[in-house]
Amino acid sequence: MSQTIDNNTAPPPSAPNLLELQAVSKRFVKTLDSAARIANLFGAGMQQEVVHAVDQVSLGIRRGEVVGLVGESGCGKSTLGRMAVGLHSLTAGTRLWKGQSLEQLDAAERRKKQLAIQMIFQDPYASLNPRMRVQDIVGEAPLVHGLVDGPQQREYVESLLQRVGLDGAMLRRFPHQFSGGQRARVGIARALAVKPEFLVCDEAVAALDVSIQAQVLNLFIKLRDELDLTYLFISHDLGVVRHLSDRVVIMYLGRIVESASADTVFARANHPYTQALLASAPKLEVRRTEFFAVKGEIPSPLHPPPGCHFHPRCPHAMPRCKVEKPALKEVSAKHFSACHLNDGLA
Ligand SMILES: Nc1ncnc2c1ncn2[C@@H]1O[C@H](COP(=O)(O)OP(=O)(O)OP(=O)(O)O)[C@@H](O)[C@H]1O
Repeated sequence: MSQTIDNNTAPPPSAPNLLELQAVSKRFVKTLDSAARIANLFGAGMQQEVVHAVDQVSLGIRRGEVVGLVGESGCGKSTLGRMAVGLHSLTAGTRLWKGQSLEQLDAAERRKKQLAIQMIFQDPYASLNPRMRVQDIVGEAPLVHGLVDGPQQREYVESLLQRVGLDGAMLRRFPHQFSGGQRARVGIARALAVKPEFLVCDEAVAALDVSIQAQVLNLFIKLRDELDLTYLFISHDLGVVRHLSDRVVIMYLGRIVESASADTVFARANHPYTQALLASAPKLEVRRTEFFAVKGEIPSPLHPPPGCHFHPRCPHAMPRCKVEKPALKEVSAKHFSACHLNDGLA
């Protein structure tokens, strides 16, 4: 990261949760086609496979907080983000918005509340309709939801474009007439158009050049301060998460394995998986020598290993790790880790 990211305004620990996921799980059921059934010798007769994408995850995010969610590809980050905004239903668990269960509301009421929770996607080019002008891309949802009326739309979109650092006059342009960084800003303006309080940013800067990433990350922080926003920031890039997040949550194969302030995670990672992730990120100037690289492949979420999901790759694995799921325990103030090695701690 060539420029600094300025994030000095974490909310106090006493701030209430804006969004809370309580023991949420997501399983996808895949129906096998006939070729897959024939290929699946051990599952003869089996018609379906179940992907355990998210497994009993509990996560509360306070108003004004920036939570970075990190983990290898396929560990369930996007699925969790989509569950947070309501794009995926929950297989189990509860989602509380300002203390109220969203799943208990009727569909219309839930949709209304969910407007406050918006998602920003990785590839703005893919998520922006190439045939629509920016005025409509950004201005459609607020019109549909009655936040502006027709005559106000143009002025509203202009003000949003200016807020995200674009020239208001660009509203007649199509997506292909923008650079990658500008398109990312259009995607942000579209999310802001319905006046959200909470943004889930899914690899929101991953498609950008490194030189542009810092500018867009600084924009996220500026918007948080100006608009009192709260973020769940999903990224595989520990460098991005380190600079932006108040708290970092590490996921492995559908479960949270560690959660602490960004400084704590980077200075005193507890979980062997987090230590391995940090060691495998050479850009981070981590000087510790006891870290090791993440060995082996992440197991398939179709057949997650029993006990601690990380045990087949963990150099510290003990017999109980193969059978007993470790609980997420507080290992020091506000620092949680799910590892049996901590059981001896007072
Ligand atoms: N709609 C779906 N149907 C079936 N399986 C799915 C679906 N969405 C995700 N999965 C599976 O769930 C698991 C978790 O996927 P997810 O995209 O949440 O991971 P991720 O950590 O965000 O990975 P990446 O960084 O590669 O996007 C993966 O095995 C994925 O194949």
